Amino acid sequence: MVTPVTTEVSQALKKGTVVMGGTFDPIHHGHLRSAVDILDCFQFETLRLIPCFQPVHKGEPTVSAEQRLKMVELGIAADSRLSVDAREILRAGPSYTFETLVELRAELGQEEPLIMVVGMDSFLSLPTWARWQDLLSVAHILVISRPGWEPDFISTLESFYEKHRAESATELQCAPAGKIWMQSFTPLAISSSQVRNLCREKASIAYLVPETIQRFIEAHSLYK
Ligand SMILES: Nc1ncnc2c1ncn2[C@@H]1O[C@H](COP(=O)(O)OP(=O)(O)OP(=O)(O)O)[C@@H](O)[C@H]1O
Ligand SMILES: O=C(O)c1ccc[n+]([C@@H]2O[C@H](COP(=O)([O-])O)[C@@H](O)[C@H]2O)c1
Repeated sequence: MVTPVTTEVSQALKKGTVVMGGTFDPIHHGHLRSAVDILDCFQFETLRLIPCFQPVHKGEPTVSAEQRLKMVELGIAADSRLSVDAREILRAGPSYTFETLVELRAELGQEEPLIMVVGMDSFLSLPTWARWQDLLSVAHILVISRPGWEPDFISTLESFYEKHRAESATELQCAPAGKIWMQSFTPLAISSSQVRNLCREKASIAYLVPETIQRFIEAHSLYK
């Protein structure tokens, strides 16, 4: 079944810690615009990007964790509401999201809403994640639209979604964890693999990533 994704501007949520994990190999305007859309739409004060060290579901990243972290730092510099949380890189080993959320929950206490942002493609793969059914015991899940990915769920995910979906985005503010909300934002069909492929083909990556990142990639001869 294809589930509708909300497009209208939701009520301000303000309260809560919002995190967005990714390989960020490299970070691009699809990630950054989504983060800004989330902040503007729900009026959260901050959003933390969490670059993973070792993705558990795909091959090794093309460049080092330090280089990916540096590019995230460069990417967020233009908006003081964005921050980077390097805990998965410092922890090293496979970057299990459940472990990260449990750590965050311990730091935030039991009351603070914790909201994990994932793109639609990541959400569709949720049943392959470690402890996926337990993620909602520590956080809410905010699913954001991504061009090319429809909310067309396999039955396990559909029943999980139906059981936990919020009736309105404001429910994410009323409890520390446990709800799923889907929201549609500026559709930008940009991916890190597209950026890497363009670099390999010696084609321009202008306007897909911030200029600072384009310069960093060129200066360090990345993605050749
Ligand atoms: N253009 C985009 N629009 C919305 N969400 C996105 C977009 N690109 C990435 N995301 C989301 O950001 C998170 C981190 O993505 P990731 O760092 O793997 O980038 P990617 O572009 O998907 O990389 P790759 O092409 O290497 O698979 C994921 O939850 C993903 O769904
Ligand atoms: O914990 C897991 O089993 C797991 C499996 C797949 C993806 N994730 C996380 O999902 C986020 C997006 O993944 P990716 O591959 O799109 O960068 C990133 O933070 C990953 O660590 C986590």
